[in-house]
Amino acid sequence: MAAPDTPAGGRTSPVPERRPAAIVSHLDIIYRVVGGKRSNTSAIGDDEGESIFRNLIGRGKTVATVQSVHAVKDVSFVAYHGESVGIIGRNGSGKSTLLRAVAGLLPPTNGEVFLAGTPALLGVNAVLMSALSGERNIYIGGQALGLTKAQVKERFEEIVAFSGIGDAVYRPMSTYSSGMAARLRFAISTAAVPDVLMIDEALSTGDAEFRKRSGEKVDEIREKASTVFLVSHSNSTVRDLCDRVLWMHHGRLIADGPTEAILTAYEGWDPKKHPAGPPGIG
Ligand SMILES: Nc1ncnc2c1ncn2[C@@H]1O[C@H](COP(=O)(O)OP(=O)(O)OP(=O)(O)O)[C@@H](O)[C@H]1O
Repeated sequence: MAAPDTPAGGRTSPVPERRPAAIVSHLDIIYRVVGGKRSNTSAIGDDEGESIFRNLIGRGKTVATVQSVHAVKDVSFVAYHGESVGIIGRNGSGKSTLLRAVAGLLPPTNGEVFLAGTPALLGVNAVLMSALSGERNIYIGGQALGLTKAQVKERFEEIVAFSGIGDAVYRPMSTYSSGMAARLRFAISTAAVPDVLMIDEALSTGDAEFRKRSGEKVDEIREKASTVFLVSHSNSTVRDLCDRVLWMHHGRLIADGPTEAILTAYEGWDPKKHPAGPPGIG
């Protein structure tokens, strides 16, 4: 699916270079979860699951099953250098799964993902260690993004200043509020300019001042011809930061276009009246 030629979102943005940064082609992600136990005589015939211990079936014993969750269904799109792409949709619609797959953290069950360059995934679950201080996490996170120790040292003050957490940087992250932790994650993830920055909800906990600074940072990253993906339930954050939006519904990409057009349709949709999806879209 092609990106819009002229961004018409809630913000002005640099004209994107038309070089693909991410190509997603007929992507399916199916999670297989081992565990759901059932003291049934048969798990065969269950659409969602299949028994892995079929030999036990029929003995009236509890059996382990593999549940399948088809989280992303036949999703295709191309994102370009310099674009900032929001991913919206209701809970469980597949946004985070799509983001993680594009970041290369989840192997496609079917289809393909091509990414030009190195991704940095910044999410609420970013791997920072809560028992360690913010300082230690800056070093670990910075090096995980490809910076040398000396480069992290050089940028340390800037990262702390950007996060706004002050001296708390020397305290264990377990003592941080969720907003402080999110701000530090964002500051670490943007310390090196990644080719593709992926943000999963992390900005929603920031205050207005931090959102302004993070918006400027996102612009800076995009101007360096990187691509930003943002998963968010906050339509205002998406309006502020994105010029294009992908709308996920039940694992499918049902709309892809300029921010304002897609968000207006999303906000006007009544899921109680149209639970299968908005009429006329998809
Ligand atoms: N690790 C996992 N194992 C099994 N199923 C999963 C896993 N992660 C997500 N799912 C399932 O995949 C589907 C899509 O989840 P996903 O987290 O991608 O949705 P989302 O749109 O990001 O949701 P939310 O807005 O609530 O964060 C859901 O049905 C969810 O239960």
